[in-house]
Amino acid sequence: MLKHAEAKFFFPHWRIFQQIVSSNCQSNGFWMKMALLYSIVSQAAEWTDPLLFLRVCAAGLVAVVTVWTVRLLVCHAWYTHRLSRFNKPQTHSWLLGHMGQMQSTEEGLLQVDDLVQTYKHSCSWFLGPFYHLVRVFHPDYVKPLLMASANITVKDELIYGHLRPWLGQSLLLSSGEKWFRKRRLLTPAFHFEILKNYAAIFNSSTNTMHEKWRHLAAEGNKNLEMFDHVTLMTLDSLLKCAFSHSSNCQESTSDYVAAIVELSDLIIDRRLKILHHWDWIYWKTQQGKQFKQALNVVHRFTREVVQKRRALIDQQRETGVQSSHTKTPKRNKDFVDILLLSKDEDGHGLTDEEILAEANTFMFAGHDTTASAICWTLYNLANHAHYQEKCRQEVMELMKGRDEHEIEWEDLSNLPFTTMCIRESLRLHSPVQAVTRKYTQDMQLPGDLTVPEGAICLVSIYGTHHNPVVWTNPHEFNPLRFDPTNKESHSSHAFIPFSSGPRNCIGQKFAMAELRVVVALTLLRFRLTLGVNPELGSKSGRVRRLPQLVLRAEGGLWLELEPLLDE
Ligand code: HEM
Repeated sequence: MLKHAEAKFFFPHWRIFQQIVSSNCQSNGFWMKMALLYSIVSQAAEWTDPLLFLRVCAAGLVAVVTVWTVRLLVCHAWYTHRLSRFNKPQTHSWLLGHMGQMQSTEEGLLQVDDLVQTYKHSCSWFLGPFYHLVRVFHPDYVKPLLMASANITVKDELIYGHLRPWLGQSLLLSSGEKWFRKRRLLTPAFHFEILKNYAAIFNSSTNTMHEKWRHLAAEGNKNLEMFDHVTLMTLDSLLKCAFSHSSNCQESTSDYVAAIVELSDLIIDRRLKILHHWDWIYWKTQQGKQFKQALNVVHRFTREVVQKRRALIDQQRETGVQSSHTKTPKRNKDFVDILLLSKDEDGHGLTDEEILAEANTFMFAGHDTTASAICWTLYNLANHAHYQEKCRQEVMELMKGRDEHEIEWEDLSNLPFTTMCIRESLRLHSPVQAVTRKYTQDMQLPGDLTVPEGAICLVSIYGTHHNPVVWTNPHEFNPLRFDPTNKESHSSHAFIPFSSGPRNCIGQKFAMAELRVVVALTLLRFRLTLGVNPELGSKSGRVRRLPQLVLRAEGGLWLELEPLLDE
């Protein structure tokens, strides 16, 4: 029963609330809540009995927490029920589930191996009452999820949310109609007619890296950590392809490149600290402030490039002058040019903000992934000398009779064995370990299993690539699996380093071209053997893998490089 004073307090507000609800205005729920809150607070300010005020506040708080908790538990029970047909690995508690069991370490990957061994295709997980996951690691189960229409597919915020301040509403993070439009406008930027112009850039960035390696070797420094060198090289290439910008970042420090590397590190750090998941906490921390600073550097750089280029294109359009009349050498179209010129059927192009988001995504999605793929391919070839030699013979054969060692676009299809080794490396050491999705409707999987709407689907690329039901001896590096004459047939979704379906990697042809150029030139000029991690002090064939945003190696990936010829 409400006491008189409480009734006196609630009644007028209930009336105000009813008035708002019954009014004909188009006010939405948010404004109704605001109006109600305002009237309550203004009334409370006139309140004479502070004790009663506190009691009401406490009662309100308890009510909110109770409603929230009940909702959470009901939700938890609903998902637990809907997912009950999936196998569920042992949990520590009925409420916390598998919280704390996922690890971004070598042990975490071994744990996935165990799950795959035990459950063969899928299992369900939950992280407290908050997140319910279906983990999928068999091609037949992966296929319906990745091939689902983009209309019903959503990227979940748990995994992708932290990238939003950096990448905005870009192709990687958007959904529905917005995604369709962007994908349509961006696809021409990855057409082979555009990509083939980038082959010369891949060659020149690789040459710069090799020049550095030769100098280091001459100084007796042949044992090198690959990720440091290769990441700078992929960033160098991307800057030239995206913005026609020569940063010289391989030779001297570049603020922009340093900021990109810092942002990638800070995102990994944020993922690991649960309290940092809330924006309002994160932006107050030291790391949050560092993130904002690095973000300013990156956004300022991209914005300047986009604005200057738009001004140039507008000016050329007005005067009708193309480079034929000017003395400046003709420049190939880069990524920003193509985005600035792309138009919808109704003649609308992308705004500067949209181009900014896509250019940032191009840099983010293209540098770490490709660097990881290159490093692990070189590592696998260092670990398997006979395959390394076979690739080298193939490249030498291709270069026979040429004065210059340059891999041209047309050469890429003439490196079949090297390509097999790259593909096998992408299987064994896939740069991206998993992708996650949510669906706006229930999804049907084989075996009469249903993934309920809103559950997170974690499609394990690592698990699928290491599934013994799908691949014989999955942990062995065997490029012959990808020999076209190999009779062992695999499902279309057994090999998915670039994901698959409508939301697959738009940059995969770009990446495969760069990989072939870098690997071929490296084998032509250097003999690779396993290096020594100075912290561990001994050569070891087995490094500890480190699954972060992309697959890395704990303490780095060390190789010894013996220069082969003096050019
Ligand atoms: C070996 C190198 C690469 C690997 C392994 C790789 C892998 C992937 C994967 C697994 C996805 C799906 C992500 C998801 O669904 O959440 C993806 C998406 C994407 N990748 Fe790549 N990627 C590579 C290189 C590149 C490059 C070089 C670029 C651009 C220059 C690029 C741009 C993108 C973009 C824009 C998307 C989002 C596509 C969409 O949602 O429509 N990637 N990539």
